[in-house]
Amino acid sequence: MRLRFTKMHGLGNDFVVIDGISQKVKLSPEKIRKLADRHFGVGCDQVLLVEVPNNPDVDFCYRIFNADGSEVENCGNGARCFARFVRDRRLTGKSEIRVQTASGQMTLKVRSDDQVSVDMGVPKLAPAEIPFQADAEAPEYILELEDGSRLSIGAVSMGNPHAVALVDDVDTAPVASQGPQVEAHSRFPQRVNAGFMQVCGRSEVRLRVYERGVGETLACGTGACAAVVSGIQRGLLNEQVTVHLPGGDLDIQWAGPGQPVVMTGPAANVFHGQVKL
Ligand SMILES: N[C@H](CCC[C@H](N)C(=O)O)C(=O)O
Repeated sequence: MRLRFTKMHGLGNDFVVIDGISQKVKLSPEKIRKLADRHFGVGCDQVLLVEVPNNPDVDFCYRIFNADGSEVENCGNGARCFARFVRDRRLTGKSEIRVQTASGQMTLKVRSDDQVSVDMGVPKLAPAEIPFQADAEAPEYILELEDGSRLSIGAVSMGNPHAVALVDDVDTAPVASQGPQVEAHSRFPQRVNAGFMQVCGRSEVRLRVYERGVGETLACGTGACAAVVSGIQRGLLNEQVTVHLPGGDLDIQWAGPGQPVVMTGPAANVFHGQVKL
């Protein structure tokens, strides 16, 4: 099968974006892994597949696959790149786009300054909805890791699951050693994205994320949202926060429980290509 694709990134979190509307696409986990492979394929953190929606209330459906082939519920940087993709490919002329993902519906706004603003929906904090094994909902939980260390984390779902640990300095945070242990922790039955957040002030944090199904990425949109939600729940942050990720900055706003998280940031095209799968 020959596939046309566009390589894109949101702050260095990179994607192979495929128009599944004008081309017939059948993607298996092993085809996804091949596409995402940085030596034997095109190379990306996630593959995004744009499809015709089966719901009249939305303009598009888009599916998200991690580099390991797993399909996931939500992707923040991917949502911004999706919005730029469907406009650049003239699949829509709208600047406000409603899209269906596996975790629900989102509204994306492509702004005149080329930034994309995404209503990421209402975060879920109840353990059963994350999912995370805990007796009751709390702003912090203690996670016993395999190496014997104990990590205090916040647990948040942005449609996809996130654990958020506080660190003094992200540059020296044990992302490589603790990230995989958190990602695969038995208390997260669907695994989890592991964020390491340094609070710089009530409106500014630094964040690194070891992503479920990928490893550490240069940026994680849902991870930035989850980190701000957890920071606010822990009483450390205001409603509007600048999140400094290794690949760049996101603006995150959350007015509190029951309210949606709004994420604003860039989306970039890199190149168009074709690949034989
Ligand atoms: N690795 C994530 C999916 C991609 C999220 C990230 N790339 C973002 O920008 O939100 C997961 O397994 O839930």
